[in-house]
Amino acid sequence: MQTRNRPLMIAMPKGRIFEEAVALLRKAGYPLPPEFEESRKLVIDVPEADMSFILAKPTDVPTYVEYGVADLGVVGKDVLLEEERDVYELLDLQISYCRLCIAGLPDWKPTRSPRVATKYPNVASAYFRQQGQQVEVIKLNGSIELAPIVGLADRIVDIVSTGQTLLENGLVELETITQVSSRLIANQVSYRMRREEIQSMIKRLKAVVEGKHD
Ligand SMILES: Nc1ncnc2c1ncn2[C@@H]1O[C@H](COP(=O)(O)OP(=O)(O)OP(=O)(O)O)[C@@H](O)[C@H]1O
Ligand SMILES: O=P(O)(O)OC[C@H]1O[C@H](OP(=O)(O)OP(=O)(O)O)[C@H](O)[C@@H]1O
Repeated sequence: MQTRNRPLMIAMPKGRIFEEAVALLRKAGYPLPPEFEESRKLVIDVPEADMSFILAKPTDVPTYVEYGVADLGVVGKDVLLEEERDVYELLDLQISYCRLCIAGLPDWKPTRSPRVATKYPNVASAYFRQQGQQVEVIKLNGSIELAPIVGLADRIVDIVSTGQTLLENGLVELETITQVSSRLIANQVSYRMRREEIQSMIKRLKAVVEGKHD
């Protein structure tokens, strides 16, 4: 069958997850060449590993996987929750740890329908709905911490890792919505058609992930 002859295609997120994910794959025994990190190419074939990689914007990884352009992908749990794509989540890779939080100015007084700025409008809306709180969600694309400082929003829903960005901008963490780490995901058809190859990859990655935390 044709699909079995082509290399496994893996969607990797450009940006901060990339280096950790590449290191993990190398530890699992996949011979990714050193040029991998240095190149500006967006499609990289690694015939020695019988794999090809596409380098996508992190939020787009589940889209490439859902549509079957990529068989597998590496993506933050935050993006999976926000995008709600039809993909299988196979393994917690235990890299790029952070958390999705609600934060704001320490002296803010509650209003009837607070404005919440975020890159995660679906997660934020679902969370506040579940809490029975009516909010107005404002979608931003970055520098979310700016919104409460300049009066665009009362609260933010954003990633916190070290807490440095909140601290430097005079904001405080109020609630954790969920812990976040990066996950291995699969296209649903690929998972059935290429089960053996994918299972072997999960096994190799799992050995590294579990070994790391023993
Ligand atoms: N400060 C952080 N520390 C650790 N992990 C983080 C942090 N910020 C984000 N992450 C994780 O890394 C993933 C990718 O973040 P990254 O900043 O590389 O991309 P992005 O948020 O889409 O940025 P951009 O829009 O600039 O491309 C996020 O989805 C999240 O899982
Ligand atoms: O708790 P910290 O360690 O300070 O990390 C948290 C910051 O990291 C991310 O921003 P990023 O650098 O991706 O920039 P962005 O504002 O463009 O999203 C996140 O959105 C926070 O702003």
